[in-house]
Amino acid sequence: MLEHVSAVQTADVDAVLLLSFGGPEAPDEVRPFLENVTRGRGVPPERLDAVEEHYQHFGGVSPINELNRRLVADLSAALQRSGRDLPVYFGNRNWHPFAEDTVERMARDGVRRALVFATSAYGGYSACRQYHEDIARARGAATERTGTAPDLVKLRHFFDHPLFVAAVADGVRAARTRLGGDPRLVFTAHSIPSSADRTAGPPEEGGHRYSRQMTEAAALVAAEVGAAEHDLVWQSRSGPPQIPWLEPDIVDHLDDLHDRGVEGVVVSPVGFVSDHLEVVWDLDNEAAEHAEKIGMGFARAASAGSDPRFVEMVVELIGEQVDGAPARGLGTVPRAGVGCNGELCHPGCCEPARRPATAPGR
Ligand SMILES: CC1=C(CCC(=O)O)c2cc3nc(cc4[nH]c(cc5[nH]c(cc1n2)c(C)c5CCC(=O)O)c(CCC(=O)O)c4C)C(CCC(=O)O)=C3C
Ligand SMILES: [Fe+2]
Repeated sequence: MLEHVSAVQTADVDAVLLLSFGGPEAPDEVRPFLENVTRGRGVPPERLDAVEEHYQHFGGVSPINELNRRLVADLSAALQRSGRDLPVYFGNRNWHPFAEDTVERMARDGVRRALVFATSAYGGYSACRQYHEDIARARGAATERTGTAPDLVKLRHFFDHPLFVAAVADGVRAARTRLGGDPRLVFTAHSIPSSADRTAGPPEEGGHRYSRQMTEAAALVAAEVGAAEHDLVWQSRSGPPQIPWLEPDIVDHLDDLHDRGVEGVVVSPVGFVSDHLEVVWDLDNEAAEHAEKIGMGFARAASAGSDPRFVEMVVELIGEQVDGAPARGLGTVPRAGVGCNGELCHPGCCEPARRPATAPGR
């Protein structure tokens, strides 16, 4: 499925916005950051306490902002090399620099129309629709403060882009070499509520676009590295235990593989674009520790963002909108995600999970 807002509309793009999740960069920023992430989402306080500890383990500093600042620098340089001298701005959903402040600055700098690269390869509420909501909210804030806001066109999903697949595959190959032997290949992605997966994608498509895109990305990478078998499992589940989320969890899956006689695993976080906290804690710490406990070899593959082809891919996605260059993709599950000023790709797509009712007495 090719998606262009319209080459005419986007030919006069004058900036790029890197839009991401955000993360704390000091111990006293962790709690307010977590409160921003989970506001109104029914995440139990015990879960927040546990996650706060994961962040404090790293001195309260998530790697995500630094990784994104590097991406901004690399993308600026790559755009310049490709003959498109566009300024690259950086804004987040949950922490400084907030998208609201960045879009205000873009408005004051005279930016009229920008392309938005959101740091998720997939569809679904958290991975796509919520970034459209961020765009709408940030434009609203900028308009309130300056009287104007740039048009913001979100770029598409890229889970099956050949450069994304190649970058993830190289991470897998390197991890296999480090570990040696014949490890089993296991892919992970952020778990989401099962109800959110059911509503992912346009309603008439039957839902599950998040897990279907993920399944396809994992299969494409496995084929690229010549793995005969692989698994896709989930990590970092949140939310109260009585609400079903995508399963199995990576740690339970390691036990299962152990019972089946598997002696070593390479774990590739194909659901994420960079080695941020959920990767360096939930995989490098929790899952790796569990593997050690059960005597299983473990190597974590680098995510796509650490490969130079990732930046080249972003340059290509920009070219699709500016020049109408063809959209490259290896898969068959629809890739969507394009929208202007927060407008959804498709009416009614990726409805958020229903939030648990507010506790009595509040
Ligand atoms: C699909 C998906 C992605 C991938 C797409 C994308 O990248 O956008 C993603 C990325 C990330 N998630 C992140 C962090 C967190 N996610 C949380 C909570 C949640 N994530 C969810 C989903 C996703 N999350 C959901 C359904 C919740 C429950 C609350 C809700 O319904 O919204 C919580 C709350 C505490 C907890 O873990 O329970 C935290 C701290 C970080 C930053 C890491 C860093 O700081 O380096 C990143 C990149
Ligand atoms: Fe998350």
